[in-house]
Amino acid sequence: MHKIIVLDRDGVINEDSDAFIKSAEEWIPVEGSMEAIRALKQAGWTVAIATNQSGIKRGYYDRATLSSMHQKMNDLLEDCKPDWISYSPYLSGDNSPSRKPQTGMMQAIEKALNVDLKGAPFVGDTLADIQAARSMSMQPYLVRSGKGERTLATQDPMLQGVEVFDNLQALVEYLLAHGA
Ligand SMILES: O=P(O)(O)OC[C@@H](O)[C@H]1O[C@@H](OP(=O)(O)O)[C@@H](O)[C@@H](O)[C@@H]1O
Repeated sequence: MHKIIVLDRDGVINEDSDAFIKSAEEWIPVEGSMEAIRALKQAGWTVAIATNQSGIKRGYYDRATLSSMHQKMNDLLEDCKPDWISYSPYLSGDNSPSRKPQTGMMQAIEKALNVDLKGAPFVGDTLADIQAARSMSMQPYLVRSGKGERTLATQDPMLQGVEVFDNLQALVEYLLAHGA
């Protein structure tokens, strides 16, 4: 199986905020997330990111600012950068097929990287992430970081069977230890 993983961004890679992450200055890695992505890349994994960024349509920040956040991340990751970043600038009311829980971003990742995401891990902190993963027949994982604890507290049936890890680093250690 080709080793590819899709990561949600806010709450998984970087700390999240109910006030949105509106600048590179506000973009702060979750503890261990840079090391986790580095470990995946050094183990030969393809790493893609699928992130809802409704803050753009809300006017909180623009695409150039979003790019500066990703430049900050890439500068930290050096030669272990993600292979693809897909974002959706829309609001839930826009009914865009690109916005999670819809699967447009994952389909874009499949096309861009010429991969099949079926069975691949998807790491998120919200129900929208879990639902998007299931719609793509991916293997969903929930992290407690970001909105993960809030998501767990919903006890939504969608969470049944979803493995939970404290953060991305703990999950990646598990995946790499189990030869995933
Ligand atoms: O977790 P990812 O997909 O990487 O990004 C989530 C962010 O775009 C923002 O998504 C918003 O949800 P709404 O877009 O307002 O539903 C809120 O949850 C914010 O707190 C959060 O920062």
